[in-house]
Amino acid sequence: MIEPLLDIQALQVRYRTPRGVLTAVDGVDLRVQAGETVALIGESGCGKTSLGKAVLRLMAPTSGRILFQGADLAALPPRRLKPLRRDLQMIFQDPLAALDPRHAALRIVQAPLALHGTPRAQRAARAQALFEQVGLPWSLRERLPHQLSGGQRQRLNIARALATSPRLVVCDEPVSALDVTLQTQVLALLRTLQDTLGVAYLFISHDISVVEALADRIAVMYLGRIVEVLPAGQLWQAAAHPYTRLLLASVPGRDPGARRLPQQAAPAVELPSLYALPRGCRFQSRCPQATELCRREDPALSPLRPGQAVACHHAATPSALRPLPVRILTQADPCPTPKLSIAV
Ligand SMILES: Nc1ncnc2c1ncn2[C@@H]1O[C@H](COP(=O)(O)OP(=O)(O)OP(=O)(O)O)[C@@H](O)[C@H]1O
Repeated sequence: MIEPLLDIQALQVRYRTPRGVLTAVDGVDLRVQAGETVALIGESGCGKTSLGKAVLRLMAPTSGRILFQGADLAALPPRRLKPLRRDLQMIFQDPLAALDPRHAALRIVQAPLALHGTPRAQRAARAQALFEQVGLPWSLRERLPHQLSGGQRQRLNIARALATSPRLVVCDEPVSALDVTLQTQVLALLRTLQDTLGVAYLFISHDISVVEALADRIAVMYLGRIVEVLPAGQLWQAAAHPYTRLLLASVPGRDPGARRLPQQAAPAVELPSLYALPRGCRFQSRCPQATELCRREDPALSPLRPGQAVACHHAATPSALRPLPVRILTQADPCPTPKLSIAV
């Protein structure tokens, strides 16, 4: 078996907040192969960004291992992380917030080159090549971020992320702040860059329709856990977890072939609190198939068929026999990010 580029094992991220300890990522196992795109999808607040930030060691995880090119990022001290950072980059959702407002586009792209030791004489040429690669006119090089359009800013963000020729880029909702036409352009750009550079993406999104064309595999996250992993090409035919099927049912204009619940028939459901996760399967409150077993035992992420793993006690039941889960109408505990908090 080919050694994965990234091998996340039993990763846990907890935050200590004034209200208590909140579990954002709870025992996640996930692998990304070189040159692959794994999309991490799930509703707002399920822990996607916390996972992405822990992988990049923008925060220290509470426990678990993050094996990247043979090193455990979770255990490395900051000085040993620095050389690995050239291979690990991130593209953020809000391009304006991610860019230093005082620096011109050229300086922004050159900054990671300077940090990782590219000689000054080579930086301008490298930056020019990057501008060209991401489709950003060289004539914009002296513009400040606020003087660029939203699409140009995201291209600048991508150029900066790719400056050090990373092997893995965590893309955190990189197109959700853009209009649909720009989304299509930026996704096409990311795909082209991947084909050319062989970079792997861990692509975080709450929107399946954004990622399904780009991803090789899809990992579905629910309340801190991965509940299903499957090849993107099999998403609509083979999705087995009731939560994945719920996400598919909510994609406008598409229907997974299963019955779709009319909006008015869907009862409101409260999400469990991340401060006190329930015993058993954490999807049980929204799942029409939930049984005593689901209330008692937390299902492990287990292989269902080649390339697919599901954390559901009833995953082997043919999906045609299973009703779709109810839509979520309320979030009783949105767990807003408290101001005073530390990762523990
Ligand atoms: N620094 C922090 N301190 C305390 N709680 C946090 C912190 N960052 C995130 N959280 C909480 O952890 C949970 C997971 O948040 P996270 O941002 O990882 O989810 P997400 O799936 O990326 O959501 P979104 O799509 O809205 O960005 C949320 O309840 C959030 O409020």
